[in-house]
Amino acid sequence: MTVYQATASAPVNIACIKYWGKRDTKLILPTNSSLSVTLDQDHLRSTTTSRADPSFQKDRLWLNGDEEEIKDGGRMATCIKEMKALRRQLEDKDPSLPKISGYPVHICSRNNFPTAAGLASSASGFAALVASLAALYQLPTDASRLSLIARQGSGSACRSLFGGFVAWQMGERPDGSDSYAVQVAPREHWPDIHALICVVSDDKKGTSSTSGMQRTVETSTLLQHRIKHVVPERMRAISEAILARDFDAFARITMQDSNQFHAVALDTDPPIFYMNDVSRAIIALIVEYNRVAIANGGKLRAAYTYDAGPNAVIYAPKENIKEIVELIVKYFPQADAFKDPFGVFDGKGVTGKVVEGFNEAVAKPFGVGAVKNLIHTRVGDGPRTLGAEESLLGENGLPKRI
Ligand SMILES: Nc1ncnc2c1ncn2[C@@H]1O[C@H](COP(=O)(O)OP(=O)(O)OP(=O)(O)O)[C@@H](O)[C@H]1O
Ligand SMILES: C[C@@](O)(CCOP(=O)(O)OP(=O)(O)O)CC(=O)O
Repeated sequence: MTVYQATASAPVNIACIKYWGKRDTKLILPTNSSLSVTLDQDHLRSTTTSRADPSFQKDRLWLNGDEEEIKDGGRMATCIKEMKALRRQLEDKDPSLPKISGYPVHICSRNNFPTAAGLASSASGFAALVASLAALYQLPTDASRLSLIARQGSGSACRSLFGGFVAWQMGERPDGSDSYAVQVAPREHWPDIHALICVVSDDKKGTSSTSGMQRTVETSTLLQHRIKHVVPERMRAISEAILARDFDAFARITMQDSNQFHAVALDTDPPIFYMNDVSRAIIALIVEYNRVAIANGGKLRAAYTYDAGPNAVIYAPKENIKEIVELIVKYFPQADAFKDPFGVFDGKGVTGKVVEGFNEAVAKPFGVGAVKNLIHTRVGDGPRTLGAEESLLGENGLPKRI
């Protein structure tokens, strides 16, 4: 008997121009456009297997080994329903196709990094879900079309359907049909963009993005200024910077937009604080690192950005990552040795030395564990369809024991 099954993996993305606010909470339509860098799946990814089978009783989902309820009318149910509808359209057009759109599905997914800890697991998770169902249903792979569906799982997920540098165009239509992701440039255009993730906390966070951003929409006057007068120009300018591989402009806009996102969070009633003392100390280090470069006649060498949590993501050209790791480790000693996937330390250990002229008084050193982990990664590709040997479901259609 034919087994209808497919496995796909999808990347995390971290925004440089932040999505924060919905004009339609059911369809997940944003109040502003946003833009992100897709990170390399070789390091951070969600992997999802989907199987359709007439013997299954109902749609079921397992996340990191535990079954999760698929709530009627919820985000997961909506994505599955929309993907089945796309398959049904194909079957209606071509009667020779097997009618699998009516079969219940079993979906099994794993993240190779902490879930719901501000590392954008919902983005890679819903992108992997949509990518695996698209492979199962053999849908034509128009990533923008699929991004319309991933968007309804989690807004930021629509950007994980592409690799490289990705814009989510907010659109205007009430039905959301023009609110989708497009690729600004593939990773090959600017492969030198690397990212250092400073994991400040991998606990579940206090105020979720979903509830936090709605409170901002309801109460912040600053948000109105941001969406009308700031974001449109920044979207244009950062796209131009990416196309010109202008790191100085890219870094300046990225840091400004992170700052403004956290300002609108603070302008919310009651106020929302996502950054903590560790986050602020990392900002001080990057600001000083850039100041020294500029004082020596250079340009910006690194950009920090923070999502709805205290973890820092530092974007920089690859050649600067070694100096940045040295700096972070000096102020935030690590329990474990730095994993050096790109060999920037050439087998030698991290010494924790700072660049000449650096004012060490800009931050105080923290104890071991304040930054729990450092992940060095880079701009990456879009979702990948994987072979049957990567399946997370066993022959019986239940999760394999791992
Ligand atoms: N692999 C996955 N497959 C399906 N859904 C997932 C997957 N990973 C995460 N999710 C969904 O995303 C939720 C976590 O999203 P949440 O926004 O709370 O955290 P986050 O994405 O890690 O942080 P943030 O979006 O603020 O960076 C999970 O509870 C689950 O519903
Ligand atoms: C700060 C952000 O990371 C917010 C992400 O919000 P989500 O996409 O997690 O929110 P929902 O659409 O409600 O699921 C900024 C960004 O990724 O653009």
